[in-house]
Amino acid sequence: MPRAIISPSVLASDFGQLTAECKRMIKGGAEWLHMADPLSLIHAIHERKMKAGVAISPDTPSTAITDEVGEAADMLLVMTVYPGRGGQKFLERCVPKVAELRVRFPDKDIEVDGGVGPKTVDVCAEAGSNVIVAGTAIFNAPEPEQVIALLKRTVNDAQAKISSK
Ligand SMILES: O=C(CO)[C@H](O)[C@H](O)COP(=O)(O)O
Repeated sequence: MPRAIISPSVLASDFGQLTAECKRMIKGGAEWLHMADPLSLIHAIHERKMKAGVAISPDTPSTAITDEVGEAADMLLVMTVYPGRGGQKFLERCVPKVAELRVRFPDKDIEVDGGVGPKTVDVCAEAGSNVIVAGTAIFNAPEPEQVIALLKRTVNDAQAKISSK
């Protein structure tokens, strides 16, 4: 006999406390959580006067972000490591996805996250990423401001080159 499964829809949750809200539901007996389709979720987030980003994991193709979803989102994130912890090795094979998204969304904030620092930022910036998440490279640097300045300069130089084409 099929058993009862209750799946609270996160569309009705407090998006500012999403992790806590999910934990609350699991503690309350929910086994599944219902995630709305990305477009509905983005609209619901915007209705609550917040910005919405869409992230793709290393094994997800850029085409998973449809034109409609990409246009609606405020930011697109290409993960360059598997999400979960800092200090992982940068996965260069993810970089072409940045370039593909930059072609489709010329004015969107496109972020990279994972293993990004002075040695790996160039390829990300050249591909069109303008938002850089860097944990280890910044926090473990003796002079974080120098790393931040370098990352910023690399992105700005690459953007200037891209827009002059
Ligand atoms: O979200 C993350 C992993 O899920 C981290 O922010 C990301 O990996 C950045 O850390 P690092 O720059 O040390 O790789």
